[in-house]
Amino acid sequence: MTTYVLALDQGTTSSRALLFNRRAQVVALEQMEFRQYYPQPGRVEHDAEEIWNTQLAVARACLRKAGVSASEVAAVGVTNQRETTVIWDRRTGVPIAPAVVWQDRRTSDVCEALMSAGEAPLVTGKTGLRIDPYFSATKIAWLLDNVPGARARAERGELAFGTIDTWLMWKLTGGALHATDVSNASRTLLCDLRTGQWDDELLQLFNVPETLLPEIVPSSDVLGYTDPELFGAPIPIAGVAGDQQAATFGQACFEPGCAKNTYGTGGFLLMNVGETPRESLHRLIATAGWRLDEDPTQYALEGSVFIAGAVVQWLRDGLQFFKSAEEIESLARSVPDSDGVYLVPAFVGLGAPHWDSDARGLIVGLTRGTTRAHIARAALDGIAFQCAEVLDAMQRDAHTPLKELRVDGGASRNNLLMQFQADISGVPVIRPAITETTALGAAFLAGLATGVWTDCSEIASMWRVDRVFEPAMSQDQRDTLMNQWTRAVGRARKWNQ
Ligand SMILES: Nc1ncnc2c1ncn2[C@@H]1O[C@H](COP(=O)(O)OP(=O)(O)O)[C@@H](O)[C@H]1O
Ligand SMILES: O=P(O)(O)OC[C@H](O)CO
Repeated sequence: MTTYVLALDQGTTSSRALLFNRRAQVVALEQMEFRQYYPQPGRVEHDAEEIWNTQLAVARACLRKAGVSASEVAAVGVTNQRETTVIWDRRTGVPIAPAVVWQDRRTSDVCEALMSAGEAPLVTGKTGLRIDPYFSATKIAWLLDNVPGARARAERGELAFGTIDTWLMWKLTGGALHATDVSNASRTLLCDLRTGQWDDELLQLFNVPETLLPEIVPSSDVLGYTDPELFGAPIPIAGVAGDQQAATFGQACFEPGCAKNTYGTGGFLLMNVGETPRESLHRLIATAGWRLDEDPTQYALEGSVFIAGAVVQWLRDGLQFFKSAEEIESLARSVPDSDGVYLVPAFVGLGAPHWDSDARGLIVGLTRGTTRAHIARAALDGIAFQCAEVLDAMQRDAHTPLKELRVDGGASRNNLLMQFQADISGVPVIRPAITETTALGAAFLAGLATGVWTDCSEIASMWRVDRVFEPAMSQDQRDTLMNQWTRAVGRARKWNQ
């Protein structure tokens, strides 16, 4: 009997399910977009029930499409948009409020106050992160303080907190499992990066009761079983990791120095740094990568860019420039360059390396001759410029130039963008045959724990190149363009103050 692994990839804009065979080939893929809520400027919410319903629907559809029954599935791997915060009632399983999404800036003021109070060294020292609304801790406290009665219910142990991995595993097991893995826990601001445990001092600082918290578990291990009602038979849940860490795993970045960049809603560059966390000296963050069962945790340095593919979505849905995201490539190619137009997509502030919650988006350099094509081209360039800034910081932290950058995610299918990324950062960009590396990483984690694959070297041997984009731009031109980009970013900064 053939054995399959089912990956559930719960992203910011869509829920996906992918079924892989033993050769790590995609047998079936199902995807559903779900609603984004923008109730006020700077706020982004999801309906956690809709997340679960779409995730379950695509998982079932995926098995149906492949004609595979639950008993043929060796394991389920879960991977998720990180930091997004859900709080629910432990008894009914009903969320107390909409999920506060990672992009949401509602806790900027709280973060500013903690920074002014001089808490940054303590927090960064323990967590490897920065005090920023991006991470979960201030979102949890906001929900407890703004949903009537929530804090008292939390103190009484009636409520549960989870990032999306935790929420999905709770639902998949019919409420039997309240757990999160080290990679997701390391994004909350509540977890000590070195011990991989919740930290009392941080819980106190962010005013989060311990009763809310899930157990921290390895990323690859049999953690529980799906409710038999869901798929017709129980399936072991054996892999779980935040989507960017899962993508790093799926890209087989097992050696220190190996890096990947994922172009999804945001852009996330992670570099494996081995078994000891490395503090960034250039405004990146330190994060847990994964932990395989009893093995030591692997760590990474990360540069998080908040808006990447989302700017393409904005041109598509907001400005109605085109009907599908792919069309941006031909529109942008219809002009030789952006003709001096720069688009800084700071729609929700700027992440690494600027960390400016008050930055807002801008388009600058417009002239009477500017066309939609120039703006489309500037949007793609803007994605690459942001990633180049992060790549530069990463190389400084690593004290060595990167040999190559492995890429994946929806927007990595855009050849124009990938070539410009190689040109502007001076590093070869390598796109693998499977760009669904997030789901693949979750499948690998789950398959390793259940004997589908033996070890990381077997996984590394299955990684295949689709296309290499070699840098083809002079250093002079690179410097000129980066300088102009830096000027444009300067104008977008602190706009909301
Ligand atoms: N050919 C393309 N060129 C540029 N952007 C694209 C292209 N195809 C998809 N995208 C963008 O990629 C994103 C979707 O990628 P995906 O990896 O599915 O994201 P997520 O996991 O964040 O939901 C969307 O923001 C979309 O606009
Ligand atoms: O859903 P994605 O792919 O945009 O990833 C979101 C990140 O996990 C946020 O930290």
